[in-house]
Amino acid sequence: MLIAENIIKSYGDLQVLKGINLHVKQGEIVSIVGASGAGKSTLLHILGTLDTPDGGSLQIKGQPLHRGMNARELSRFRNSNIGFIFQFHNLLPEFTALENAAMPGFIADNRPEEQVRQEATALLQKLGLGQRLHHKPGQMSGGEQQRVAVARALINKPALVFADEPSGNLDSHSADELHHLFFQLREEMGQTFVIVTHNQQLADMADFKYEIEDGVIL
Ligand SMILES: Nc1ncnc2c1ncn2[C@@H]1O[C@H](COP(=O)(O)OP(=O)(O)OP(=O)(O)O)[C@@H](O)[C@H]1O
Repeated sequence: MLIAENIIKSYGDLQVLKGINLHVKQGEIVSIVGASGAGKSTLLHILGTLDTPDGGSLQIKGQPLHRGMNARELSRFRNSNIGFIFQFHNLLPEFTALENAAMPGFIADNRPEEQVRQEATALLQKLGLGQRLHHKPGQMSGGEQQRVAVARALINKPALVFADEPSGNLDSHSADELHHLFFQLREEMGQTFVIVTHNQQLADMADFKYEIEDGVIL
């Protein structure tokens, strides 16, 4: 599903990633841990094609990425194959839960809007938000907002979901619920998850836990 080899990245004189190798198979849930500043978010952004490495290679679903693909092709690939969940969910405040969750489906523009709306409704119901479809983010709790962000990440049925501190902003009960949700979604929809987290419990629940230290995976 994902093969990253010898990924290198520097910011000025600071060499953050010094040759990262990572293989993730379809349906795996993988966690990435490491000290603050170790380069976890940098790596996740490169794996998610949001940022480019200085060196190394990345393949997702057999497709070599970064080299030889222009920004438009890359963004099309990303939109149909990859979902993102961030610590700060970045929901659009003036749109409802349903509209926020449906947005990447509207952007993909590969099926009728009404179908996207129905898919978003079904996903939000699955995530326990059937009574919150028409609420705006400001009218929902942090845990509810994060579940809307999960629905938004899944609306285009991406094979691969990247999560950066997905529960970093949640109380422990909502965090537990979210973590179990990832495993439930993997069972039901077969998604692959790569999760950066400081949450030890989540890191340990993963099929594989990788630790970044001094720019490499231990
Ligand atoms: N755009 C940038 N320009 C310059 N330096 C950067 C940039 N982004 C990250 N860095 C630096 O690269 C290093 C790795 O940052 P990164 O955000 O990947 O760490 P992290 O492991 O995710 O940390 P945390 O757990 O605190 O989120 C840090 O020293 C950071 O200051």
